[in-house]
Amino acid sequence: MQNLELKQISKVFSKNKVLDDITLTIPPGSFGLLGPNGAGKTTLMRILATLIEPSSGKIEYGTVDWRQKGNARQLIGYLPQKFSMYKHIKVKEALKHIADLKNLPTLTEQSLKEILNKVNLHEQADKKIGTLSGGMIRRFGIAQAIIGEPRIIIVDEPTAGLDPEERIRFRKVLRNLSQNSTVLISTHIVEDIEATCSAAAFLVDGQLVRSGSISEIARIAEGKVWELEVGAGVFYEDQWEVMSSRAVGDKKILRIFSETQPPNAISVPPSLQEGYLYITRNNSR
Ligand SMILES: Nc1ncnc2c1ncn2[C@@H]1O[C@H](COP(=O)(O)OP(=O)(O)OP(=O)(O)O)[C@@H](O)[C@H]1O
Repeated sequence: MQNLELKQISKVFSKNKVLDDITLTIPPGSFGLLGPNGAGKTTLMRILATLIEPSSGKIEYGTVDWRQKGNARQLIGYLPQKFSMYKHIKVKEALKHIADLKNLPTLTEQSLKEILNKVNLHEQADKKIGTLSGGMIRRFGIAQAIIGEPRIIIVDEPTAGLDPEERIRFRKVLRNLSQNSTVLISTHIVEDIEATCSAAAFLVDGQLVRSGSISEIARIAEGKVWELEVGAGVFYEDQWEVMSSRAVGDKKILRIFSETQPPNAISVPPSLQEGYLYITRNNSR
């Protein structure tokens, strides 16, 4: 498997630069694109899915250049943020229809079975799309994206609106798929990235702030996160920026953001959530 290479990608919408010179190597496996609303994640996903073109820059996967859209499309499966399907046809029929639309060979019963097993929808094969739950529809969305065994699977905001149980099931599907392909997941939900991805990139206001392993990204807040043990009834919120608090016996341990060491506090490694908050907080000021 190859790396997906993004070289100096910019996108301008009527003078508004929404992606600014993004250079990024996306290795095989699951890769997260993290950023607050409006960061440019969906725009980048749509460029990668060949739905829109960058204003400048290049995308390559081995010898395939994204300017040859037809070749790139053979590599890609895409689940857009707002996915909808005809309600009156059955799951199996819908997948066969989508394979036809994609000009792929007609799906055999065997390949249908394999796809539905991968997304844990085998029991719904003969159900009408309109009868599926929200979580099942999202998994159907993955099923349609993986027809033809694409090497790159692009999933925009995969778990938005899902209940916790379905979210866990969905993450598992994505993790399994990432064993044999590149799975690119965009989200502003940090837990999705922590639970699913081995590496990620962090976008803010169209700029790449950091990329690397999950712990490398979390380290963006290194030296700024502190733990302080205080009495259970003591509140420090007025004095310090308290990110979280956990009870330990009759005490509690606060996690605090601070550029300097609060008295008696010890420096601790930041979590991905704290790295994320640190960056988004600094950018919104
Ligand atoms: N077709 C378009 N025309 C003009 N501006 C656009 C277009 N698509 C996106 N934008 C702008 O680009 C910026 C980035 O939007 P984008 O949807 O890519 O961000 P995002 O990180 O996916 O955010 P969200 O999580 O809210 O979807 C926003 O300011 C948006 O208004």
